[in-house]
Amino acid sequence: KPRCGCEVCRAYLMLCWRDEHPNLCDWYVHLLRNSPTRTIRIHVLGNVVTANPRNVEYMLKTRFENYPKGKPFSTILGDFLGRGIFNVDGDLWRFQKKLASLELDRFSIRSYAFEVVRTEIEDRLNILLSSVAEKQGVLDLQDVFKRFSFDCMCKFSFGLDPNCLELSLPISKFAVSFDMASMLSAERAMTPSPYVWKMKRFLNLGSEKKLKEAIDVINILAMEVIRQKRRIGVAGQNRDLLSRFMLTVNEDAYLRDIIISFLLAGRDTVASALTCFFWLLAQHPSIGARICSEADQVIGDQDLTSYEQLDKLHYLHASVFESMRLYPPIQFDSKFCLEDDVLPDGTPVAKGTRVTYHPYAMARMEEIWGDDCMEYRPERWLKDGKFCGENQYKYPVFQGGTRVCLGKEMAILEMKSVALALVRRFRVEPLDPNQNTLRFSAGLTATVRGGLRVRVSAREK
Ligand code: HEM
Repeated sequence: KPRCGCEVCRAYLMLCWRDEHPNLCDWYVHLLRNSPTRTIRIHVLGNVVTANPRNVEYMLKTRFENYPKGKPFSTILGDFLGRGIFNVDGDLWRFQKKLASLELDRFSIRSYAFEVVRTEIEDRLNILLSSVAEKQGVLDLQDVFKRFSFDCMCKFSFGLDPNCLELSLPISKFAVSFDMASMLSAERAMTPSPYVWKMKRFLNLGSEKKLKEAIDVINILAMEVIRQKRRIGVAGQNRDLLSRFMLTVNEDAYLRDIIISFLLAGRDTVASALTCFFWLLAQHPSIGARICSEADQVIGDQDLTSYEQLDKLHYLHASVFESMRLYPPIQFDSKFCLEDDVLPDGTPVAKGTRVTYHPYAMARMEEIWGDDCMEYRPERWLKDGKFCGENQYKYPVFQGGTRVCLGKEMAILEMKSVALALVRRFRVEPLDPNQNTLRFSAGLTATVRGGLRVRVSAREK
């Protein structure tokens, strides 16, 4: 029973009861708006959820050491991610963070990432959509973006090309197993008690048996790639992340864990962000038109040739940031409190409590974004026509503070490149014009329930 027990809460409860899947995040928005501190305690579970930027800064920066990811999270993802950066705290995390930051900050990695993304768009995405557009055909845009971002992340991380966008090929075994492993690992978090999945794992039953099989396939393939790279030598020509990390890390199993974490971090997040972006553009055609006219002015009617050109497209940048404000790919994120504490808004937090910050709800708080917070309005990010960033604790879409997302630059580069290429060439219309809200499935990343079915046609010049 929700604490406030009002009509809205009753309605949400009724939908849950009837298995009609409301967006639980919208319910949190309602509960958080009704709390004067913008923090609530979920009484049954003892969890604390906050949409208060002061609390977010406190957890992610000021008292970072007191709010690690914690054991419950790392146990759930442990079999899949091992000791990869996404899944560890303390010294293991610090070591990988240092290594990854060094590599990702290099000038060469940005141009490599741009090349990977550009090739994937020109050689595959454009061709696929053009063939669909010729027949004014229909496809699931979310599925296409998942395939696209998996290809990009595999090339970027391993130098491997699974070619998932080639729809006539059976989708690679690696991609299928990866999908299966991330879905089944996320499902562990939804069992009533961890003992349930641990017992199933012990007995090798049902979903746990499938998870083990999927992880075995991933391991065989990842180890094969590592062995091949060792054989040919990694110095010089290889620019992917694995080759770079191999210059510092010797242990194969550890290398596998590091790279699998990157794949997970960078695949579904980008696909989710792009899906929501195109759904929003379909509701606001004038924004798509402005993106095109800015690009025409800045780069003419040519395709992008360097990532520096992207930096000049301020309106495009603002549109992408604004879409992730309303639909953050990671809608909420939890930490576990190590020692008893009090949050800046006065909420006491006992040792072991799960504390969740909620970017989805934060986007919907008037005191943070103004009374037009529910509107998709890229202009809020522009000052004199130039993009102007926001405080990261007000906009923790990429987390923030000490453990901020390491792939932020790559993600934005990927999103802007795809957005620009498709908006300039195609009209993308959702099949259901009355769908005035997006519904999401439960999971680690915001996946649109049932996908996003769209009709694609060529855009008139
Ligand atoms: C729109 C796309 C993306 C969004 C919204 C996003 C968001 C986030 C968030 C919220 C976290 C913190 C998760 C946590 O600690 O629980 C995170 C971590 C991370 N992200 Fe991203 N991410 C995106 C794309 C990427 C990409 C493309 C890569 C890889 C190139 C990447 C690499 C990472 C890594 C390695 C971490 C772990 C950082 C650490 O623990 O120190 N992300 N990301």
